[in-house]
Amino acid sequence: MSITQEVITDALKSVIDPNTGKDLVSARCIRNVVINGSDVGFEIELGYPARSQHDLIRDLACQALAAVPGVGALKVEVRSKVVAHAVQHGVKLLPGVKNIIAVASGKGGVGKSTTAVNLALALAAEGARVGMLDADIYGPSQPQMLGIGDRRPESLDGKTMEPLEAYGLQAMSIGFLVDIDTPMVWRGPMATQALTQMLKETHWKDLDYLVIDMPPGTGDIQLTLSQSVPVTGAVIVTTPQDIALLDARKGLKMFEKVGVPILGVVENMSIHICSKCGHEEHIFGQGGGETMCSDYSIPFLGALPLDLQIRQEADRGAPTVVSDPDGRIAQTYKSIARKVAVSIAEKSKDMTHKFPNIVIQNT
Ligand SMILES: Nc1ncnc2c1ncn2[C@@H]1O[C@H](COP(=O)(O)OP(=O)(O)OP(=O)(O)O)[C@@H](O)[C@H]1O
Repeated sequence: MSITQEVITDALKSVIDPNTGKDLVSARCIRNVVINGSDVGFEIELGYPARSQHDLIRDLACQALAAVPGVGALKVEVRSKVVAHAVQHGVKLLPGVKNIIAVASGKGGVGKSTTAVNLALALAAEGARVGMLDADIYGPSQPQMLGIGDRRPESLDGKTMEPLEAYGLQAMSIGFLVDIDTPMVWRGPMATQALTQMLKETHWKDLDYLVIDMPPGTGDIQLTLSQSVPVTGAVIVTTPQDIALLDARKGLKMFEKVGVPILGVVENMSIHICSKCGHEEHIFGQGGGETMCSDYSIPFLGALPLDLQIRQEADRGAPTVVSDPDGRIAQTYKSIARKVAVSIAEKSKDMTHKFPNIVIQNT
């Protein structure tokens, strides 16, 4: 049988990307097919970062083609290309930032900042260019979690601030700009202004994703932020107990109201496993996050245990995804990150930059 593009396409239709559940052909991932006699070469372009999955996807494609009679040598490359996706109507994207992910929680203290930083690091570990913006006025914890609490951002051009670098992330925090000893009543009104300033006046460099650690709650500040920041999608963090879930539902409704898609829910402190005897206990209840997701038809992204390692590593400035990158907990964060990125990749693309400039010439 002579090898044609059609033969290749037919074989690749049977290859299902385990992350999207779609085949490589209908997902339009195949690029630059070269057929030279019986030898075949092509590229697989994924719309989300997945360095840890490249070998697996390449192997699946090679297996499918090796089964085609007459196919000789194979040269298959897998790469990822993240593009900008649409945000709320009427809000403009930021220069240097393709997609913004807001990490929010209805209630304080559920582990939103810990989840946000590990999510950002997991996206970076999968090969994306990622920024971390700490907008949590009530307790800016990213400087400490990223081990950069003693550093201050500089300005090279007198107009913009350079983000600080930590573990490959570009980071900016409200903790650098607002004295955290300032009373809350002042910090509230300052928050929106400070966030806008941090967003627009930070020299973000070619980011695929900017993860924003939002202030907890669903009050006026949060509402203003979710309306004015160009958000691609929101991740809601909750613990499984009823009171946290109730607040998480409020958070969900707030984003829906302003037209920000919910990328899914992360259930934190889901289960406690005794480090001495291995006994499993659902301290904060069981299954609440999943029930909430099925009630609202939104994705359940994953569950993290209540684990001493997560707290200790975040508190000492080296979150689990960098401290123990191959461990079980880091794998869970990476799986959540891939789901978030896949969900963004499936959203409609940002078209605001695609329209040509219209020049009217007077003749
Ligand atoms: N899964 C977990 N297991 C153990 N400790 C955790 C876990 N998640 C978070 N923590 C710890 O709980 C504390 C609160 O977490 P974090 O600061 O992330 O919460 P938050 O929701 O952002 O809080 P706030 O509302 O105050 O901003 C931190 O000390 C953190 O290390």
